[in-house]
Amino acid sequence: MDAPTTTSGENGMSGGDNWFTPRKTPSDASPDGQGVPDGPLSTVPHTTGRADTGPPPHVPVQRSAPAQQPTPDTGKASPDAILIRRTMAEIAPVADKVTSYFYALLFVRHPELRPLFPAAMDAQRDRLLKALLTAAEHMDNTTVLVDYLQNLGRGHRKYGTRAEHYPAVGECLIGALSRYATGSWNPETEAAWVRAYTTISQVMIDAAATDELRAPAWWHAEIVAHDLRTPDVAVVTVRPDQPYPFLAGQYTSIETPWWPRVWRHYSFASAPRTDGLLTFHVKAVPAGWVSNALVHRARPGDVIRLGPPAGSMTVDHSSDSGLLCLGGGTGIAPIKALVEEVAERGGRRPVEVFYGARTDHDLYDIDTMLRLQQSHHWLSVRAVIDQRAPGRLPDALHGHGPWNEYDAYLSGPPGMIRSGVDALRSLGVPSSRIRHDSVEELLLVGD
Ligand SMILES: NC(=O)C1=CN([C@@H]2O[C@H](COP(=O)(O)OP(=O)(O)OC[C@H]3O[C@@H](n4cnc5c(N)ncnc54)[C@H](O)[C@@H]3O)[C@@H](O)[C@H]2O)C=CC1
Repeated sequence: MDAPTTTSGENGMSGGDNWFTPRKTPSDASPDGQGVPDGPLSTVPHTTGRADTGPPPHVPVQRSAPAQQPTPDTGKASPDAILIRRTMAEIAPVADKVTSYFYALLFVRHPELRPLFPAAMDAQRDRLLKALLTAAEHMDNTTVLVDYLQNLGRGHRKYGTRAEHYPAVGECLIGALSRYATGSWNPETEAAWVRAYTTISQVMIDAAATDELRAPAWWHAEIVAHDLRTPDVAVVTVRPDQPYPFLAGQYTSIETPWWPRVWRHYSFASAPRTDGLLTFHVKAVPAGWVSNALVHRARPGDVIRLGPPAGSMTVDHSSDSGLLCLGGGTGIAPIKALVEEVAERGGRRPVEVFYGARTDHDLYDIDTMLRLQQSHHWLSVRAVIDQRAPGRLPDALHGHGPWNEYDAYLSGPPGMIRSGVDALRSLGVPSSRIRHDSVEELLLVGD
């Protein structure tokens, strides 16, 4: 059955109630219940998804409206993808207005959803919308999109998002798009968006339902140590209230008691420990609510909340290749976790770490890294200081190597990731060997 086509209107009321009726149980599309619904969901975003998309998604969906399949083998976009991209191109110059209108619609029409979002929406108001639009735009890239959306669906459990919220979001998404994409909006375009949203929301709903059977929506964690390493960087250690399984290289989301419903991502700075403690490196950034609270206000005894672990910047243990790791600033946190994991596995692979910072003083974790180097013959740690080096961190790679047989891991500011990827590619490292969290997500986190 085709998804219903709704009428667009100046009032943004496109779409009637219940145009999607979400299923509340995991899909039977795959044995573990995490399968993709019928249809091509493709996946989009890069390697790891740092998707702290804030609020709750509410989109409904029904399995009965599969998105169109991409044209096989030709690499060409599917008809739905072409229509969706046309909408995206039209709204790009007025993205702020679309965002404001979307949330206005959502909160006016569905005031019961307002408490799921932070009191002040400034910092993250467009995260949900952005995630949905990103997913829709990449509908033809199924593998990546599914991972991204499953992660998103699991991550939204901590906001209190439920399956029945999804139709409201879908309805307001269509309402906002139809209002601002007037040049390209027509029944076919709307039908394409409905199909895309239906698929997107069903994957999220299924992932959340499956996750509910095996993990809490969030963890409470007590701060047990707070070490101010520089005036604005703290190393914070917490004890979760129940076991917290994760992999070195992953990250989680953190909410402090001072900013309810405002979550920010931080990487685990250690491999999993037998005592169950977790450590994070937090830099207080200007206007960063969560980061300033964690650095300047939090003390041992305070209790924070943690979302589920996420991210795929993990070590591939099926390979014996060396690891080339670039950590910029607090981006050294997951690199340290990766080094610890290699050590626990017996350390039979060379690991080369380049640790970049603006000044000597900003190398707040160099002592730890050098201690690790002393203990492990396979580990080499090089500090790269902006003041001394002619270039920035990625430029330091040129004087060493060759790197084409290494798996590369990059963690740090988005600009470093971008130029690091470029440098690695120019040195012959294939893209398939380069891992980092999504640059797009990095732009949304850490404050
Ligand atoms: N705290 C955590 O758990 C994690 C943080 N991050 C991200 O790492 C970043 C850390 O911020 P800061 O400590 O302030 O780092 P920063 O801005 O001081 O940069 C650290 C180093 O990265 C290099 N770098 C920076 N921009 C570059 C560019 N455009 N091109 C090439 N190299 C560049 C330079 O060597 C610089 O010294 C934040 O963006 C944060 O979101 C990433 C992963 C984990």
